[in-house]
Amino acid sequence: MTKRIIIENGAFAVLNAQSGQTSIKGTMVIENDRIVHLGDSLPAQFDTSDAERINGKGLFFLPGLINTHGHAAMSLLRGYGDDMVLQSWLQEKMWPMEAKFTSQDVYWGTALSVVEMLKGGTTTFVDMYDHMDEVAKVCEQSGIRGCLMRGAIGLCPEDVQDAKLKEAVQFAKDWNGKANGRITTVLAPHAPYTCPPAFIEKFVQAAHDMDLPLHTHMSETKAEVEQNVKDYGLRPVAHLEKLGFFSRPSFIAHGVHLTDEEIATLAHYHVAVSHNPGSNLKLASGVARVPELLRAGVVVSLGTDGPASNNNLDMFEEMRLAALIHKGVSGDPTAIPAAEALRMGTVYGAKTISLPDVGLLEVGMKADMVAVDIDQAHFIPHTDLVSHMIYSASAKDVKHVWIDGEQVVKNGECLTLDEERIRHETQQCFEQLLQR
Ligand SMILES: N[C@@H](CCSC[C@H]1O[C@@H](n2cnc3c(=O)[nH]cnc32)[C@H](O)[C@@H]1O)C(=O)O
Ligand SMILES: [Zn+2]
Repeated sequence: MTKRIIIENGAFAVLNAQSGQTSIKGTMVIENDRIVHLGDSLPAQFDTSDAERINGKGLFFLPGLINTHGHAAMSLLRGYGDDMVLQSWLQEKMWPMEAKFTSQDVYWGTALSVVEMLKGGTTTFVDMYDHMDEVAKVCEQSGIRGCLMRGAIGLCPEDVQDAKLKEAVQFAKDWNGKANGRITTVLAPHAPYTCPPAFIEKFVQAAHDMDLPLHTHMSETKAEVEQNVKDYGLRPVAHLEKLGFFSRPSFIAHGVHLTDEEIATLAHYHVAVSHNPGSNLKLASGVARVPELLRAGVVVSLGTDGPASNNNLDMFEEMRLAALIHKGVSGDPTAIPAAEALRMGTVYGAKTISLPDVGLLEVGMKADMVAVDIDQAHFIPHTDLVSHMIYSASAKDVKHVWIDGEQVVKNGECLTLDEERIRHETQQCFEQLLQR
């Protein structure tokens, strides 16, 4: 039987319109997991008798937000090491604690993050971590869409490296296409500074063999770039190019320190960049050259990075930061306009992780959608609603969320996960970690 949802009197974000118009008022029809109509009125062809009817008055509908880089289970370490530079933050604070994480820790930490993301309008997230079977289970249970990978740090003996690669390959095989197609998998050596070249090459080979994309952290800090030159005689982009990394569909996190030539190389290989403005500011890594990347034709999307370097998973905040900091740095108020920031948080995210049918509210697309409550003081008057989403909104304004046409958040409550239990369990996990 066809499950039908009809939303009337709503305002909908349209991010691809030739006219430049960014929102329309009208009616949307969803059948099962897809959008089948978006227009002024309800055409007679749709049987309304058994449809769920939603009054869209006071709501603004956006494509679900897509978080293209993170480590969800790091919510367990939120606030555990702040105000530090990347290398000491990782080596002194994060890695010693992460080494003690059990599968249970990763399960509860990820669930906590997924509750936060869903309630904040994120319908798809990218996750690079270990104990990834637990992350996949959270995707199955919560209804979220996940692009998942077992990240691997190669600062260890070769047999341990090989075991990590094997685990990454096994995970990617086991879970690709699972959770009704909501899970896709990727291979991910953690970064050029944590993975010896031969280890990265093994990942590249495996990605070829399995026809999978690649993801990694790249050019996040100036120190990383300088160290790469010292160690390998090349900056990270040329280094990864030489190792064949860009011969696969790939996307990198950060890309803060890039030359014009490196930007051209990324454009040439269609390498997408996950821009993480909140994390980059907090770790004082620098400001990525996003306007230049976009001008060069690089797909730039947005990520929060892990909740220990942000310290929340609010994609509205990332969109706002992206829209603001590049104006500040360039002295050009047109650098990243509101609609472009919203595209970075939605359709460019879908392009980054090669999901052709999410990221836009259009007929034929998956019904991954967020309804924002616009009857609030900070959204009045209803002038330009897309502008309001970037400059005035936050995660707390999200009222309803659907993924694949299934409602996962209703009136601000997550329907699929038990938030109260998850908050309790995660607090327990953290306290036990301190004692192990
Ligand atoms: N524990 C695994 C690697 C997991 S990948 C995820 C890793 O990325 C780390 N991480 C989180 N945020 C950042 C960042 O901004 N830059 C670099 N690494 C990060 C995080 O601490 C975690 O260790 C192993 O030993 O092979
Ligand atoms: Zn990261």
